[in-house]
Order: sequence, then C-alpha cells, then structure tokens
Amino acid sequence: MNRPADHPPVTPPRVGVLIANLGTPDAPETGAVRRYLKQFLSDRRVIEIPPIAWQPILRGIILNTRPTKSAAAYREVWSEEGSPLAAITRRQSESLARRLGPEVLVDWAMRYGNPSVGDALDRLWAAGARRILFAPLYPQYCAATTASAMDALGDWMAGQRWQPAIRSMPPYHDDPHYIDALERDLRRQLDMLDFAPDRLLLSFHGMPERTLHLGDPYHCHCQKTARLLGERLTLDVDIAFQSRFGRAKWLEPATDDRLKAYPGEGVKKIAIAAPGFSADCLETIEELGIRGREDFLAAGGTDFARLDCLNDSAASITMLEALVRRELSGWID
Ligand SMILES: C=CC1=C(C)c2cc3[nH]c(cc4nc(cc5[nH]c(cc1n2)c(C)c5CCC(=O)O)C(CCC(=O)O)=C4C)c(C)c3C=C
Ligand SMILES: [Fe+2]
Ligand SMILES: [Fe+2]
Repeated sequence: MNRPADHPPVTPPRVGVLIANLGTPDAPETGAVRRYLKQFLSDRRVIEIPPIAWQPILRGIILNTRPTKSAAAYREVWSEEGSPLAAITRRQSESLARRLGPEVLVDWAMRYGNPSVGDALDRLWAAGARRILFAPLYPQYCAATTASAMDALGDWMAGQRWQPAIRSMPPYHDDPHYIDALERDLRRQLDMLDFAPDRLLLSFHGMPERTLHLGDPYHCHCQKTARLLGERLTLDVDIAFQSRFGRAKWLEPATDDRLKAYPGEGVKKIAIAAPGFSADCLETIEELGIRGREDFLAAGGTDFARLDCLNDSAASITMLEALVRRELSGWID
C-alpha cells in the first residue's frame, strides 16, 4: 500500500441511525434549567419573534423567573437515571440497536442540552458511519420541533469537510405502524385500570395558532392521529393541546380547560394519553399526571389515569424498528 505514513486513519464505512428528541436540562437545578431554556427559547424556530424584540424579554424577564419554577417541577419527575426524557431516549436507542444488530450503529441525541446532535454525529462519524439516517422522534411534523432538529443536523453538516450521506425519517402521524403501536399500548394500559373511563383525552403539545395559518401541518397531523386512533378504540376520544407558553393565542381546546370543565359536563372518570410525545417527560408526568390530576379532581372528577407514552415498550420498539428499517432500505440487507 502506498499510503503516506501520516495519512489520517481509514475506517470501514458503516450505516448509522441517530434518534433525537427535544432536550432537557442536565440537572433539576436553576442554573442548569436556565442554560437549557436559554438555548431552547433562543431558537427562532420556537419563538418566531424578531430577536431584537424577544431577547430583552427572554434575558430580562423569563430567564430570571422561569428557571427556578421549572427546576422545582423537574425535581418532581427526576429519576435515578436523570431526566426521564433523556433516560427513555437512551433506552429506546439501546433497544433499537439490539433489534438492528451489529451491522447498524445507533446513537441518540437531544436537540437542546446533552448529548447534543453535533456530538452524537461526531461519535457516529468517528465510528465509521458514512451513511446516516436522522430520526427525530416527533410523529407529527412541526417547524418548532422537526425542522429545528433538521437545522441542528444542517449546522453539523456545514462544518464537515467530508460529509456522510444523509436520510431523514419523515413524520409518521398516520403511519399504520405508529397507530398500531398506540392502539396496542393504550389498550394494554386501559385494560389494567380499576375503573372504566367515560372519555379518553388525547393531549398534544400546543403551538401558537398562527403557525397553523402560516402553513405548519402540525395541527392537521395531530387531528389525523387522534381520528385514526379514535377509530381503533372503543372509547369516546377527545383532543386537546397542552403546555401553553406566552401571551399569543394557542391551539384550542386547552388541555387544562378541558380537565376543569369535564366534571361539570358529567364526565367524571377519564384517562389521558399524550400520543405526540415519544417519551414521558416533564410535560406528561408533571403537567398532566400531577397538575392535570389535581385540576380534574378539584373540579369534581372522581377517577383519573394518566397513560404512559410509548417510551421503550415492546410496541414502541417494534414500531421504531419497522419505521427505521423502511428508511434504511438499500443501505442494509
Ligand atoms: C412534542 C412536541 C413539542 C412541541 C410542538 C413543543 C413546542 C413548544 N414548546 C415550548 C416551550 C417549552 N416546552 C418545554 C418542554 C418540552 N416541550 C416538549 C415538546 C414540544 N414542545 C417536550 C418533550 C418538553 C419536555 C422536556 C423535558 O425536559 O422533559 C419547556 C421547558 C419546561 C418549562 O419550563 O415549562 C418550555 C419552556 C414552546 C414555546 C413551543 C412552541 C412554540
Ligand atoms: Fe415544549
Ligand atoms: Fe388542521
């Protein structure tokens, strides 16, 4: 071989898969939450207000007030493995790696916080991945989530002299693999309840209403997931949007408003699920499971059950394997 002695190492080419979710602070403490929120809420895909107007509000007000409150909420959900969102995403990646076998490298990343998308791509590249499938685990496309994750991928690519071939996993809000997984996992959980819910509330993360009029398909994707799932389950299903942020009008109805109104409408026993979240996190465990329950019971409800997200359940990993294998077609046997 006539390779010069100082030639960079040559690694056999591999196929990589990078799953990504939104992100989370490194610790349930004010400083760590402030760092995370600063990165998250400075993303122009998330807050579509010109930085000259938004940054003074963010730095002068929000980052001085919200981190302490949010850190207290994070402490309510933190586990021995850390943030639930990060711990579950890591387990999803490990389970998917076992399903795909040694031929495929699998890693995971958080759009905000750690491990970052760039660091995970560096690791995959260093391990030889020359073809990478990027899979943001957002079933419903949203510019604030899906497009933002793609931006992080693009930022990393912009710094690469030798770029890998890239594919990205499309949104899967109406994919039969996803609807099957939700049906199977929600049925399993509903069967274990010690009461029969009058209603199943499907709560999706909210977005400013104007994003719908600007052409974001997120609202329609949520509605379609809810309709397809409702057709499978023998239960009355409602849809609502949670986690309102800021003063603008958000998609309606709001989850907290529905929970407070149900008992007065005669709906006293409910189950609530959050099919738009691939992994349980602050917004499902604390906002729905703790504050949502309190709101519903205080309004006169008698029975409340929060159902887990797909997480790393068997149904979830079977779905992920199917979606990922389809996108890897031609790259793996
Ligand atoms: C699943 C889809 C999500 C969309 C769409 C989304 C939009 C969105 N979120 C905020 C503001 C916040 N979200 C926060 C937490 C959070 N959001 C999502 C998912 C979506 N967000 C997840 C999975 C999480 C949980 C993270 C975790 O660590 O467990 C937070 C931080 C917590 C808090 O302080 O309340 C904020 C803030 C906006 C403004 C927005 C769209 C415009
Ligand atoms: Fe959010
Ligand atoms: Fe719509």
